[in-house]
Amino acid sequence: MNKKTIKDLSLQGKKVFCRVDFNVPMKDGEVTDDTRIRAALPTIAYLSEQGAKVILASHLGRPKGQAVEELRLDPVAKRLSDLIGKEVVKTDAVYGTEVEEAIDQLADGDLLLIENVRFEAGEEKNDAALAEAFASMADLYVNDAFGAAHRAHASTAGIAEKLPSAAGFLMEKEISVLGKALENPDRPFTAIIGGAKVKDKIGVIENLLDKVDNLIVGGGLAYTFVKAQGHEIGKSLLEEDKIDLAKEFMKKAEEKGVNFVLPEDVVVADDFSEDANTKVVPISEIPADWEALDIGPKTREIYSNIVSESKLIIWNGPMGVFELNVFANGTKAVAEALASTDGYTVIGGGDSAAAVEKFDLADKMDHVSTGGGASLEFMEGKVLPGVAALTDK
Ligand SMILES: Nc1ncnc2c1ncn2[C@@H]1O[C@H](COP(=O)(O)OP(=O)(O)O)[C@@H](O)[C@H]1O
Ligand SMILES: O=C(OP(=O)(O)O)[C@H](O)COP(=O)(O)O
Repeated sequence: MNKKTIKDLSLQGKKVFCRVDFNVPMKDGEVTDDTRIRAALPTIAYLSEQGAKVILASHLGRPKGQAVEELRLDPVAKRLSDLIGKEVVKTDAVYGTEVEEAIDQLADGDLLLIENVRFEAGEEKNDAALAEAFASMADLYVNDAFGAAHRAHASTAGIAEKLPSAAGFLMEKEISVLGKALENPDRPFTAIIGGAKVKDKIGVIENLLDKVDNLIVGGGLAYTFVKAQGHEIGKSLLEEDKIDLAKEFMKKAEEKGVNFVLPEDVVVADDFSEDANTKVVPISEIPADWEALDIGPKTREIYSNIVSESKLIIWNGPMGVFELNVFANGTKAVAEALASTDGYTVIGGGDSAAAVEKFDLADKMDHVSTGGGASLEFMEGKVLPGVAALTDK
């Protein structure tokens, strides 16, 4: 990465505005998954230990420019304080007199969390005045919010133009792991793409076709490809207007010598529910009134074997409707194959990260990205505005 990192900054006594992604799941005013908070701890602890006055900022949810009581960051401040073992001052305002006074009270090493930045309409508009308000709070800017790096917002991009700025440790790690995978992969390099919508993953599939040895497709988006192969898919997910593109991708894979892998058998159901009737059928025999909701046992084995023979595996998107236990076996088998392979495993955020958590396998992966949308855009080869805006080395 050709951007400055916090190691390049002299921090003693400086006010540092640090953008983090504390957009965490909450229920009844409690944080239910603190993965993203824990992921930012190395940066926050380092800033504090180096004697900076740390002003933390994050969004939570999508309040659309107004204060929403359930989206205040107080539970997050509390959890951060528990995890880091230090007081975290929390303001109810995003900027203005209350925040200025709180900053004036900070001693070197102290931590402050301002209110949810998306309570301000200017945040998502990357409004120059709001970016200026953020910049005026601090001497330096650090971005550790990889999960929001695909957003060009006031606290992720605008402020970076106005202060000396650098990437935090999490941002640096995410970019270097994903970047190395795409630029200089160990081979065989396998990508596993699943999830629901072809249109959301077109860019990723297209970009990966130039890089991988094996491209495994599963999940709901596989059936548009299966249809493009000439099979009937019953009531399985189909994006009719993407069939031609699916054909084009498979042709391109063949030309490039990429092994394009689709399900050979599937679990079909007569209803989208936990207690539906289900059966395993070969891919060419999906009954007209049934829907394929998971990959079958033969496919699980094929996918797992490819994983075990790969040196680098990137996974994004579940293989089936893993939220329902009867259709979770394909996703679980892939997660287990990744957990036991000697290859380097990268989980591209979102539902795949949720799945490895659900199966209690997260600590068996080499890297679980904290960004869903951000890692997808990165894998599409797009420039992330939150990274681009940082000061060059
Ligand atoms: N065969 C399938 N039919 C319908 N939905 C599926 C199928 N396989 C997976 N899904 C659904 O896809 C959803 C995830 O899709 P998507 O949002 O594209 O993935 P991600 O969040 O990983 O990017 C999950 O909720 C899952 O239930
Ligand atoms: O949770 C997030 O996105 P993700 O679920 O795609 O990783 C990020 O915090 C970005 O949030 P946003 O999609 O509301 O901009």
